[in-house]
Amino acid sequence: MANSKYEYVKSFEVEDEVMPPNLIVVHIDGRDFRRFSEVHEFEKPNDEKALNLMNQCAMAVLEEYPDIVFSYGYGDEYSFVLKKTSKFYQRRSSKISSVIVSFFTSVYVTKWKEFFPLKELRYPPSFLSQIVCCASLEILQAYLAWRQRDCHVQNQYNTCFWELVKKGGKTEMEAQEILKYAKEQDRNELLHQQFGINYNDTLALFRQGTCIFKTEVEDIVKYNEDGTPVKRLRRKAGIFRSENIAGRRFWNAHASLLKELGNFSEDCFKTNPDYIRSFLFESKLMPSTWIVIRIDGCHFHRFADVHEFNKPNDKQALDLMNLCAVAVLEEFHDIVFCYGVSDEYSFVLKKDSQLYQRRASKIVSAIVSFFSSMYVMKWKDVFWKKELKYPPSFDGRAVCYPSNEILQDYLAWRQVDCHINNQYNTCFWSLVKSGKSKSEAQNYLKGTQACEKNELLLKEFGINYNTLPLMFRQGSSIFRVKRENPTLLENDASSVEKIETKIVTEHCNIIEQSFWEAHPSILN
Ligand SMILES: Nc1nc2c(ncn2[C@@H]2O[C@H](COP(=O)(O)OP(=O)(O)OP(=O)(O)O)[C@@H](O)[C@H]2O)c(=O)[nH]1
Ligand SMILES: [Mg+2]
Ligand SMILES: [Mg+2]
Repeated sequence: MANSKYEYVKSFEVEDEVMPPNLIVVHIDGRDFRRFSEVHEFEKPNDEKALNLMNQCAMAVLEEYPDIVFSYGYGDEYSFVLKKTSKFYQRRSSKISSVIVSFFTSVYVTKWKEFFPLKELRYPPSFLSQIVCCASLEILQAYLAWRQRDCHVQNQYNTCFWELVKKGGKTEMEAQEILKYAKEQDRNELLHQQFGINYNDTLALFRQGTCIFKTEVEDIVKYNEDGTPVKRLRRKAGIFRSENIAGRRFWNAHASLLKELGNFSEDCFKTNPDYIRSFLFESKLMPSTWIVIRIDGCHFHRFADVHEFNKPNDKQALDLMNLCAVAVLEEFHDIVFCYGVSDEYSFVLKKDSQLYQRRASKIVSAIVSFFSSMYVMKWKDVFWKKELKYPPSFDGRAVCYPSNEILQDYLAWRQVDCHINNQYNTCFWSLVKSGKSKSEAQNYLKGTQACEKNELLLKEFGINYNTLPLMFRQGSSIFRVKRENPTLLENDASSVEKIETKIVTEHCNIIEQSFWEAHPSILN
């Protein structure tokens, strides 16, 4: 919509397109899943239900994003491969990586009850994500071989470790010591001799991980009068397993993989360490600059329609956004300020933050995934009469701003946008509710100035714009303030923590300098 003098801040956004012919892989990985699996008492070393939940989430990702043509996962990680000709989000790395991790997380929380009907989700799970670029199919092959090798090595180690602890009566320290120098063959022998386990007979789900991709299947759509079936080809995601997913025999046998990615001309036996270095590479954000992570709901126009949000503003929907943002502020201590409007939120991290060593993809994914998780978990608290119809997703990006002034201009830009959109939408929906069609309302408002809009609202609809709820007009700002009387929080008898700050949600003017002068601690 209209321009504002603050719009120059957009020039600080950097381009992050993955250029063809690089293949795009999105790698996601549970964030502190060691703790998550302990709190939720996952079985050791493998919890079949938890793995099946991961697989179902990956299946949902493949059904949701047609450009994803192959995926492989084990434990708490999954890799999604986009077709080589993909134009998904103009191949912008942070968009792709954040949307997929957000959707995956939402599905994980949504489906939790299906897999763990008797276990309550104790806190929001979240995942980290990053883009891995593979310059050729051969390098993708090496990547897959590397991940599957990791699956095998970890699983074999963990199987031995937990046999030693659970059945062998060893302490965790002793088990660790025993396995320290054991080679692959030694571990198999240990399992066989001490515990009568033939490693190769254990579940393929644990040993090999899981591939999910689409194949063409014949569906019977109806029957002719003479009883003969009418069939149609449909692409359907399915689960596949193989000892060697990077082998020619497995890969080249699937027409869909050959078509979208190409064929493996040779088998891959050893992964070049330089390739692994490139798979692990993640760029870092500029030091000593404010980091802003802005997230925005994906297709929330549709989401708001499907969930019958009030127009133009739904108080409950905004309350839910604010609730999630407060939780983000509590979870990530380096965040000093959040500003939200509509389906978006900006999170400001302090200048000297070392969160994830300032790796952009880690910071963005952690926040967007945590937020999505919370949104699904808290939905029922806010909309107690409304069912969540499908898992929402958010995209995210990181932008650095070098000075306080520019950061304040960034926030002013967002608040001006809030004001302009809200004023326009209030007029638009008033006109529509009064009987105008949407295009009539649009034409009516074309080129009108702010004062004309206010006049229209007052004269035609008896609405004094300035008396509308502050949250709608100013958006929401969330930050910490010093407590007048610090409260004591007793964690346990020995430690008594002093809580000196509290988190507040306000709907104030952050464009004016007076806000920042009244709260000097936010930016200092
Ligand atoms: N009715 C209603 N709709 C809302 C509310 N908050 C957000 N929305 C919808 O969410 C949209 C947010 O705008 P955008 O983020 O630009 O659009 P989007 O549909 O999410 O599309 P992308 O962000 O590009 O995926 C608005 O245009 C509204 O349609 C609300 O409180 N009530
Ligand atoms: Mg949106
Ligand atoms: Mg938006």
